[in-house]
Amino acid sequence: MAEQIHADRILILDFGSQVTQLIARRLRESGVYCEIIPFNADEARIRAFKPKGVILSGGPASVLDKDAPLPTPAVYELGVPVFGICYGQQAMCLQLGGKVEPGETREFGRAFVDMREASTIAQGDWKPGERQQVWMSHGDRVTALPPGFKVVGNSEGAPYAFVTDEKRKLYGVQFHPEVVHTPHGAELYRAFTHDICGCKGDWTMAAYKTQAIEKLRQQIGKGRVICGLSGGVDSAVTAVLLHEAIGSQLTCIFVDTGMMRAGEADEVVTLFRDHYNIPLVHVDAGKQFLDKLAGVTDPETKRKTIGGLFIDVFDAEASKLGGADFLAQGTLYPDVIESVSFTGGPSVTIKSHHNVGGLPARMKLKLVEPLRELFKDEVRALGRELGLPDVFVGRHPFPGPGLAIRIPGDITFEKLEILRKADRIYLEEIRNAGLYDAIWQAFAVLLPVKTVGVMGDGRTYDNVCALRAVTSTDGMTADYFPFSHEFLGRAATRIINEVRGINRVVYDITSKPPGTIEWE
Ligand SMILES: Nc1ncnc2c1ncn2[C@@H]1O[C@H](COP(=O)(O)OP(=O)(O)OP(=O)(O)O)[C@@H](O)[C@H]1O
Ligand SMILES: O=c1[nH]c(=O)c2[nH+]cn([C@@H]3O[C@H](COP(=O)(O)O)[C@@H](O)[C@H]3O)c2[nH]1
Ligand SMILES: NC(=O)CC[C@H](N)C(=O)O
Ligand SMILES: [Mg+2]
Repeated sequence: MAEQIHADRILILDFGSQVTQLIARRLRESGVYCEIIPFNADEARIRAFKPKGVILSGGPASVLDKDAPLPTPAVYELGVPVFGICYGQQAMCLQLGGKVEPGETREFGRAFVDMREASTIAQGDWKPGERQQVWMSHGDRVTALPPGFKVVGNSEGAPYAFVTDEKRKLYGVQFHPEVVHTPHGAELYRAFTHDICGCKGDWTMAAYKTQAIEKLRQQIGKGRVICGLSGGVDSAVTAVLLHEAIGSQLTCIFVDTGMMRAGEADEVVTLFRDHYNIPLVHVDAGKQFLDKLAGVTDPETKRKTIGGLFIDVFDAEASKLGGADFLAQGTLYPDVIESVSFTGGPSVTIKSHHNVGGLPARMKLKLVEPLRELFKDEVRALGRELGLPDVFVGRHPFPGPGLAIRIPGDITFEKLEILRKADRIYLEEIRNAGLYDAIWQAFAVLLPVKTVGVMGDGRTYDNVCALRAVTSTDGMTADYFPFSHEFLGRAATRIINEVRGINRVVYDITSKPPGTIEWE
């Protein structure tokens, strides 16, 4: 557990909700330090953390299941306030003597809570008489309250949508105040942490930086570290943070996987060498990656194969350098939550990010991942704190598996070349239109679908190219970018005219969820 640099600490027990980390974000945005640990942490671990308050997250399980995940009942006896969210509320009510039953109708998405009674946690927009939009995602619901509790608000599907025990400082909501679709949800967390738990709200990115550097020094000691540097903002911030922490014990390694975008390898290496005096090894592993991926079509197999290849390359480079003890990666929280549950709790796998679920068990190097609990926008703020130039901080994300997950089906050099050309034109058009910074991420996808066209009076039978561009703040949710028709027409025409092998272009207007940003 982290050195206790900061006194005002809130503990979040994770029951595996896809949005648990958003609770942490809402807290951090209001200047409160917090950590997320698995729901089954024992009393000693919870006490050692010295929390000023505990939050129980939502989760996919049902408290009615045999073996349902439940926190140690000691959390209600610590003498600090507890706030249960959705599953957390159900668990709290059940453990303290209330009742939970499957609802007749499940509530997903937008709902409205009518506030009925006053509570210290429900101020401002949550005062009695207010009607608040909230976001629900539950099947079960509380049907009888534990002794000492009262209802302060209800919705159509949840008569106990908002309950409190003012005396014991226990609070529970059936909805999710941490998501943006509960527009005034953050106020509830703020009231909980600041007014009820007494946090001052003085935790900042500058504080995080100091703490992260200190933690890195403790973890690494005199060890040697290699850092996978991709040119993306995460690994650039990781490298610079490490350099501040351990100086010359660090070497960076850029792996050209052969699945990079046009011109990318040179650009990254030049950019980094121009700005930093940190040793950087450039490995050309294109052939190794392509050979191993030949014939691989399943997205998860692709990801795991690539994860394994990265480690092979890192291991080989480490030996060339005379050995290394640690591998540093710019792994972020969104990379983690969709691969395995954060800190080992019970959530489901969506895709194995190459640097997390894709890592092979045989790894020799120990991992150093200082950004593992941060979201992208927080990493960008940390980058600015570290003085990174805008060319790094503002770069669109590019996934480690690269173009491999933008070519559904098997990958060949020819397909990669076609995609590189299309992608370059698309991004060029985006830059020319002055839209690069307004978009979170944009790329082209080469579809394994052939369609008939007519060009120069001749018949063509070529592939379809899909264009994707999204807005987002953290990659967890995203919406498609509303390009003008004129822009889309121009980009499509250029791609079809200039790239042999593509005769049709489509624009992807799927949001996340239900889609993901990448196609595989
Ligand atoms: N080509 C590469 N060479 C070396 N390491 C890589 C490469 N691609 C990815 N990695 C490692 O995997 C980590 C995760 O990749 P990811 O794409 O999520 O982050 P990033 O590239 O640093 O930032 P961004 O998300 O902005 O692209 C990187 O931080 C880096 O450590
Ligand atoms: O380094 C990475 N390794 C991966 O395996 C990987 N998969 C997706 N991504 C990036 O993560 C963000 C969310 O992507 P998805 O909506 O497709 O899950 C988007 O920014 C994706 O580009 C990856 N990054
Ligand atoms: N989002 C949640 O926490 C859901 C809790 C529980 N799985 C239910 O369906 O009621
Ligand atoms: Mg990247």
